[in-house]
Amino acid sequence: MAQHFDYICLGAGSGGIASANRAAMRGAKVLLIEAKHVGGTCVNVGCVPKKVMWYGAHIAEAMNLYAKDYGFDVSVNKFDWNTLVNSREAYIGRIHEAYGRGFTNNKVTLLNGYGRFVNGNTIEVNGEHYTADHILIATGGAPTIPNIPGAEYGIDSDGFFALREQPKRVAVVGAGYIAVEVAGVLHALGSETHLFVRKHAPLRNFDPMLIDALVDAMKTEGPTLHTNSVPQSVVKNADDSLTLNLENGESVTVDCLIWAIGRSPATGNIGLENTEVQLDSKGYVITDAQQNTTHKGIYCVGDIMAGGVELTPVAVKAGRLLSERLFNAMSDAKMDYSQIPTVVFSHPPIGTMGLTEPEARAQYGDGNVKVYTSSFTSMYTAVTSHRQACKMKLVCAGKEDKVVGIHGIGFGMDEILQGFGVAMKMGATKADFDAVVAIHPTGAEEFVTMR
Ligand SMILES: Cc1cc2nc3c(=O)[nH]c(=O)nc-3n(C[C@H](O)[C@H](O)[C@H](O)COP(=O)(O)OP(=O)(O)OC[C@H]3O[C@@H](n4cnc5c(N)ncnc54)[C@H](O)[C@@H]3O)c2cc1C
Ligand SMILES: NC(=O)c1ccc[n+]([C@@H]2O[C@H](COP(=O)([O-])OP(=O)(O)OC[C@H]3O[C@@H](n4cnc5c(N)ncnc54)[C@H](O)[C@@H]3O)[C@@H](O)[C@H]2O)c1
Repeated sequence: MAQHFDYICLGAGSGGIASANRAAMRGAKVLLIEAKHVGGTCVNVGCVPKKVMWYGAHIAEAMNLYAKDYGFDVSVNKFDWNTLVNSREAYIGRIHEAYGRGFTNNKVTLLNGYGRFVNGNTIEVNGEHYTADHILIATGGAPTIPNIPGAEYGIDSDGFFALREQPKRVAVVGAGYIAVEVAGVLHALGSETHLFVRKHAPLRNFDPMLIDALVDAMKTEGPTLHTNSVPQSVVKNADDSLTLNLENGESVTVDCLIWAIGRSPATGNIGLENTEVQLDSKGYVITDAQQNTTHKGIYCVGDIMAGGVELTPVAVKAGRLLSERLFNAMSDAKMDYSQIPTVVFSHPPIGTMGLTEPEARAQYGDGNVKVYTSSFTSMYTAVTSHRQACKMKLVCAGKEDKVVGIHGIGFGMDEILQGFGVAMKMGATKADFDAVVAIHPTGAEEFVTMR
């Protein structure tokens, strides 16, 4: 006999947990199925361990670049990678425990095992069948490895978090969030780090001001950026080092190679052929604006959703709104995928939301776009011999000068953006920004004093 539930969430990552808890809070009988670790990518091999490593890097930078001019005579005897990793993993352990308490309080049933659809309302786990009126697919994705000779000698972002020894020489391949963040952390912590991008710069879809400033920062602070570098093959040498050969004839020998070239959806092996759920050409689940798949009663949120945005708060919000719709009579509830603020934990950090300047010009026409910028030295580094730049930009459109894009790179930008995101989401104009009294002395005040 199959056990019956109101709602099954397949995958206990950001989207699945959020949706399961919210549904249970609304009175639904919920089963949450997880094949590996509760918390999914974000908690175990994503946002959380990444941010801990970034903070570690931050401390290293403070000591190496800035402490001396603030009067500290710092001599670091050693950096112990394993201590940082152990602290990080202990923190993740505490997050797991907190999730467990939440499931108990909300009466969510957690089941460990790999789930597969047997039909549109039945999931099989470890040979047992579980049925539900509503089923959520929230199985996320996994890192992609390129199809070139020797690619298997490299590791991916999961492998990066599994490292128990700091690599001396590292090559990171990729131009997206993960490549930039991982390369920045390794460099700051003292590894000789090379970042390989296929075109002229990393983060090519970001506003050009951000890209230029990040490339400038890499030139003065590192890691070593290799542009126009397409990987061709990887060779494992007798001493276990790896040589990465590029199509442009160059090569580099390192101790560790990290692929950060994007992620693929985890839809291949979950029995979707036994349902009417349709996938796009890349294997992502097609949904409508309310997270319904093409099979009635099956829904999808998070990284595996076609046309989605691969960020934890997006999966969380979409999952919660879906549960409000299904179990709290909020029939119109739906996720708004526009104007999502995001931060890249680079060195210095980047915050961005809305249209880039080229996007705004293409959408509104040159004559209808006004751009305000500010470029200054972060005050944190104003008294030190090593200076770090801060650059900010507001992209405004139309007669009313509505703020349609906000972009910044510099000290504190990771924390600055959220509040401005509220203003932008409310439709703030440049005049609204200017109407706010600045907070001095901060970097954030530049956004309300631009001329
Ligand atoms: C290195 C890295 C850093 C990141 N940093 C950030 C960041 O700073 N900020 C941010 O917002 N986002 C960040 N992200 C993205 C963020 O982690 C994802 O957008 C988010 O985790 C997506 O949530 P999800 O619920 O869709 O999937 P996931 O969190 O991937 O969860 C899916 C879960 O489903 C499980 N699963 C899969 N198949 C099955 C099955 N058949 N049966 C049972 N369980 C199954 C998996 O084991 C997994 O636990 C980062 C990602 C990476 C890789
Ligand atoms: N701070 C954050 O919020 C954060 C951090 C990490 C990840 N994420 C999320 O996770 C997603 C995945 O991150 P990602 O960095 O893996 O993917 P991505 O899609 O952002 O970047 C992948 C990059 O790899 C490059 N690439 C693709 N194939 C390649 C190849 N064969 N050789 C060399 N380069 C190649 C692409 O040009 C692209 O720049 C992101 O889009 C983001 O939404 C968010």
